[in-house]
Amino acid sequence: MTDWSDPEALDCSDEDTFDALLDRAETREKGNYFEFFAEGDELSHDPGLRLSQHGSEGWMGQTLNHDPAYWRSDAARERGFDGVPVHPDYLLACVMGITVEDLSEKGGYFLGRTDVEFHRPAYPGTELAVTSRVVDTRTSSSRPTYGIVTWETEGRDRETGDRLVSYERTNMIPRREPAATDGGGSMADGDGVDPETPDLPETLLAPDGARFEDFSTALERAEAEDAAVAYRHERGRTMDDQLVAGLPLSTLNTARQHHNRDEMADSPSGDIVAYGDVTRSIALAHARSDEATYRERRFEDERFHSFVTLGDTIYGFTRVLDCDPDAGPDRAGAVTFEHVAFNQDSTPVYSGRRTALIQRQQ
Ligand SMILES: CC(C)(COP(=O)(O)OP(=O)(O)OC[C@H]1O[C@@H](n2cnc3c(N)ncnc32)[C@H](O)[C@@H]1OP(=O)(O)O)[C@@H](O)C(=O)NCCC(=O)NCCSC(=O)C[C@](C)(O)C(=O)O
Repeated sequence: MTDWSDPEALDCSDEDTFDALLDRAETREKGNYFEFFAEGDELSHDPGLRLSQHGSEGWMGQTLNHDPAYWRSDAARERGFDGVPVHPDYLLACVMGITVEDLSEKGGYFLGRTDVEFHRPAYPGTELAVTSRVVDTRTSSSRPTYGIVTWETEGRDRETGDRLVSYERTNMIPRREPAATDGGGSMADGDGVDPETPDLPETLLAPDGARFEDFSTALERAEAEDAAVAYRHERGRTMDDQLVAGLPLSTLNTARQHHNRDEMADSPSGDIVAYGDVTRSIALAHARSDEATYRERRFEDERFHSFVTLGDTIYGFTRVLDCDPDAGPDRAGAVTFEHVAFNQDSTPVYSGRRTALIQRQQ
């Protein structure tokens, strides 16, 4: 009788024999299909991650986030932090990265996120505890092989229990069994989906500077002239391997979309795509390079309109929606922006509403 535990029993010398062997072997699956999720379910995510200065600097350097308060202790102290905090984009991406194995590793695309709130700054060395609750599941009416799931997620400091960031996100999630729908429509092939076109006036103004007063003066001017405050940012960043695969992996994001070209070849995008948080962080970095940010506060209605693949270049466009002089400390006022990330073909790939505290003139 053949001894199947004998290491020699596995013949790797013949490709066809090995291929036939693979066909017979069961695949130990990772991640969860749509059917796994039920409204009200709570999940505590096991992967652990300690926020690090190295990770934060790696994220910021690659995405062009150069705000000195996240790099230098004198600038951090001057801005009222207890030390050099990790960057909020890195914090958010890490909290979401940890959830991927349980929530979205099966391969559905990240469609949008809202109610993103930063509750307190996070510092290197913080170990994260991340939990999620299923708030909604529904069948996709246009795509029978997918469902749409929304979760509420909270990232806390594992030691103190302090809430650091919370948000609600929505993904397409593959179904184990296709639903009986009309099956109409096909997934976008990367040509892009037009987001709602903002009804903007003919004249677009840019603020004269980077301070709160520059934004509020520009808004007042725009109102008087029937114009809008909306402008482009000059920098662009081309998506390379480090951005598309390296950064999500550094946040423990196991979504195949970002690092498995073999699997993604047959997917709607046809290739690996950038982690939504990387795309967004680049566009926000472009915007922040034209403003004197004091603190990030919250994001609403974030949407990912179209795929970003290797070689695409991400640019930024910003519209100023509101200025509130009373919403911050003496030295800053709150500005609400709408940011759009777009690619080299001017196709919008991300949009989101952001409220940040912007420093006043000194
Ligand atoms: C996915 C694509 C192909 C669908 O393109 P489409 O033309 O099929 O789009 P659609 O028809 O507008 O939307 C499909 C369905 O989604 C719904 N929907 C749409 N948006 C929302 C939203 N915000 N909230 C709630 N529902 C939404 C929408 O209502 C519709 O429902 P229906 O099938 O019943 O008619 C297209 O939208 C696209 O290319 N988007 C970009 C996706 C992307 O690249 N995301 C970031 C990268 S993936 C990622 O980061 C992964 C991550 C973070 O690691 C990880 O989750 O694990």
